[in-house]
Amino acid sequence: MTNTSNGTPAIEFRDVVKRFGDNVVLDKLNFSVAQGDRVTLIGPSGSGKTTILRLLMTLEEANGGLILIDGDPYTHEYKGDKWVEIPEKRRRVVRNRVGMVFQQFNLFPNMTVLENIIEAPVHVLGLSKKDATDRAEQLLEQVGMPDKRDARCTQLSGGQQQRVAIARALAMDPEILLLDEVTSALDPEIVADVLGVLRDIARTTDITMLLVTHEMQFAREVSNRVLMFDHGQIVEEADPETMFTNPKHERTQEFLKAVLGG
Ligand SMILES: Nc1ncnc2c1ncn2[C@@H]1O[C@H](COP(=O)(O)OP(=O)(O)OP(=O)(O)O)[C@@H](O)[C@H]1O
Repeated sequence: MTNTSNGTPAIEFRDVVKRFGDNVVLDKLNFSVAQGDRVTLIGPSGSGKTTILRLLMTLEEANGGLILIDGDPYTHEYKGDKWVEIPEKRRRVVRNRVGMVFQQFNLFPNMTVLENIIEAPVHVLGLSKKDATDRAEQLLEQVGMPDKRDARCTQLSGGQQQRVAIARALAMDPEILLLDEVTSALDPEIVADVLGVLRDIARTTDITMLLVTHEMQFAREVSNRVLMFDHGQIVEEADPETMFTNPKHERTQEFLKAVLGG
């Protein structure tokens, strides 16, 4: 899907509140991601990075504020001064513009690679099986696994499963791709393969990307903007080069020292 660069952010959080019981994870969070931007979220464990991605996938519900995709309210909207839920049918239309790749791949283990990739395009988007299969084959080529079409996911290595998960997310033709620690569960020697695939996607498409990663090299190569989170708030934002070599905020300096060592 082609992003239309009309100045409307691809993603916008307005005063978003998220609580788990008494734990206020996001307290009126505001930020936006421009169309085609590649933004990395960094910050200490528990600062709310994954929660942001899960809110965008509607895997969690916000307790207040607005989340907008291309200017459309996503899960709730204000009617007068009332904060009301958006009906499921309207929500789904917006939801289909967003794809996510998870740390633990989340593939259907009993399906083949091809079945995993075409499942949502056929059942959610209503594509014909033939069209979905043609597209899946192109994507398998793109992620470097053209020969694994009929393999069961349980027969694949972690790196291969993650590449299938990336192909599956792209098969929905998302405008926005969310990547949550996609290399954390992988052995170090195969991390480079997965990063290579994502670097290629970043280079050859205009998909808006929002990623959470502890791989600073990856953040540097793929993203053009880094947001440092602490306690559910953005404490600093900069381009990767500036953020990683010359962080201004004390919390960023401490965090990067802990992550990068030295
Ligand atoms: N389903 C849940 N139920 C209760 N608390 C939750 C739930 N999900 C997240 N939390 C809490 O919300 C806070 C933010 O968690 P989140 O996973 O977003 O942080 P994070 O910045 O992604 O951390 P990490 O880098 O460790 O993945 C944490 O205090 C966490 O314990």
